[in-house]
Amino acid sequence: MSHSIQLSTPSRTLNLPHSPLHRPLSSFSFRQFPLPSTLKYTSLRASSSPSPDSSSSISTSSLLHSPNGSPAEEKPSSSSPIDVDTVTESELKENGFRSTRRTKLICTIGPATCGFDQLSALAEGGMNVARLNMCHGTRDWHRDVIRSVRRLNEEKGFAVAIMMDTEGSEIHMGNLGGDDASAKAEDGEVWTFTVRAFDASRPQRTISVSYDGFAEDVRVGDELLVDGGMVRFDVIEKIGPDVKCLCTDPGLLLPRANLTFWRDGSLVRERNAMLPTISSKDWLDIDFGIAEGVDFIAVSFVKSAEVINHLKSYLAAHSGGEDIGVIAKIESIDSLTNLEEIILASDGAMVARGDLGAQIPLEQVPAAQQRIVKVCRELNKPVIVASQLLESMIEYPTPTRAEVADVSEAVRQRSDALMLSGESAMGQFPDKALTVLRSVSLRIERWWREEKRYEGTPLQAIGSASSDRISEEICNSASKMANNLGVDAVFVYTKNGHMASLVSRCRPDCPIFAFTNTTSVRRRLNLQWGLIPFRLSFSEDMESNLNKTFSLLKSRGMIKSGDLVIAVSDMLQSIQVMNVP
Ligand SMILES: Nc1ncnc2c1ncn2[C@@H]1O[C@H](COP(=O)(O)OP(=O)(O)OP(=O)(O)O)[C@@H](O)[C@H]1O
Ligand SMILES: CC(=O)C(=O)O
Ligand SMILES: [K+]
Ligand SMILES: [Mg+2]
Repeated sequence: MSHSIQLSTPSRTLNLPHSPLHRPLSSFSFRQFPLPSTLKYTSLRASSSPSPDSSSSISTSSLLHSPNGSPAEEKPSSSSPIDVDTVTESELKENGFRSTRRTKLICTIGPATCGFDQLSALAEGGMNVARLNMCHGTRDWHRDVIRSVRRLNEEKGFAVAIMMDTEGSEIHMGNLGGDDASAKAEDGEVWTFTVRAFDASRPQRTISVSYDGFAEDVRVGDELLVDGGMVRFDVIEKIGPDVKCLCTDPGLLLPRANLTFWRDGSLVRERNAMLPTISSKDWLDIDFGIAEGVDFIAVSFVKSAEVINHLKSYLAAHSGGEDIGVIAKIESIDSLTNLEEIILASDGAMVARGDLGAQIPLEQVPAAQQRIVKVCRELNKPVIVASQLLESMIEYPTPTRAEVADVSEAVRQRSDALMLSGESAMGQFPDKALTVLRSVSLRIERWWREEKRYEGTPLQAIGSASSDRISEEICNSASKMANNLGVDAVFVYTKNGHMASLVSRCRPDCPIFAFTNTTSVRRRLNLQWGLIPFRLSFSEDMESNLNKTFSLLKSRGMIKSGDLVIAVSDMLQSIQVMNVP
């Protein structure tokens, strides 16, 4: 197996941006090179109308980016034999199975990354999921981003999923007005927080607040925290709708930043605690998300399982059979109290450390993160670690050592995904921040392998029906065998994705090739640890599925004769171990 990071083409040799093994941790190299056009999306075509399952008649085609080729021909349609993106394909070809990244990467899209070329650069840099924060931007703006990501997937074979993140009804600042992207509050300054809206320009040192009851709920002497303490104020005077506050900890005020107030060292929860988790604006955004076919909806400030169940039944009734995953954002005291029931009801969870750190003392956030990751693992739900992973990279091209250590810890905990927020939405170095996440993930994952620290934790049984229990045991055993035998990959054939998630849950020491027949399941699998999702039409006959897959992947150079593979499927409850013929 070669670990070379050079990709040679007849015309030139270039460094791929996905050079997992050869980038020393101490010197991040950020130069990104585009793939040569001749390597962009390649697809396999049947040479003569083959039967869907015939693997013998499949031949490799060539390259789809002929100078004046017809665009319709170039798109991997659902009728193409297999969908996989160019990045995965080159990684497997050039670096072998072991080097593929297991930890998934999410980028929040904002003004810095909303263009098609910028999104394309993120996808080539390893973005698995694009997050849209409905706190910001118009629906038209979000629609454009969603459509660009869809086009990217169609044109380049990516499976970038879309996650829509609801605004929720917590208290936050309004827009800053005018062209102000941010405002600086200095120590000792007096600022006015007001429930009044201002039409044109914002009066100096004045900030609007989203919650009408703000001026009544807050008291003189309370402490007001912006973004969980990034900026702090003391409430010194109340005048009708205006609340005068003295800045005690200076910092940057960003549009729509979250606000909390504290009294005698505790978070104040007055009437704002009664606000609904999903506001009426959120419901409209959810309808918009359904119409645009988003893959996940992340619910902000979840307090109990009830709201998740409610949303899930709403989606079942309104999304016309499209399965939309519901992600519970753990960012409040209540969500920690009801953690197990919330996660059980959801399709995944996010450790939303930004707001969480505003609700519990900062020093408790790491323990909360560890607990959330563990509970998700046990209950087989994907978990995302979010916020401030590389905060300094909003302004600077390199991360701090502490940030690299924080990212490493999240990878070491084997969380499914890491998320960028401001770094990719409005930072100056979105691609570099993504490169750091990628390099650090790869380096830590490799360290795990070199130390042979396979996941040893026994996993509790989750299913109750006997067929579910059998599937779990098959996946547990297949993963254990994969580690003990040092196989090159686990192949899982899965219609709804469940079997693939059970293999991912075991965190085996090899990549998991997840074959599924629909593009929407393929996108959803892209959030889960270690899964390399392919779309492939397969049948109930495992023998023919395997032959077909071997022949398709071999002809693309993604596997080779002799590779040792373990295969499981949700159609046939068995484990097969074989060398690629
Ligand atoms: N669609 C967007 N349009 C403009 N700015 C954006 C957009 N998305 C994110 N941003 C900017 O990026 C910053 C950080 O991103 P984001 O809002 O996702 O973080 P967050 O405040 O932690 O999320 P949440 O509001 O869910 O707690 C925001 O303060 C905002 O300035
Ligand atoms: C991501 C998010 O919502 C937070 O960290 O608060
Ligand atoms: K949000
Ligand atoms: Mg939040």
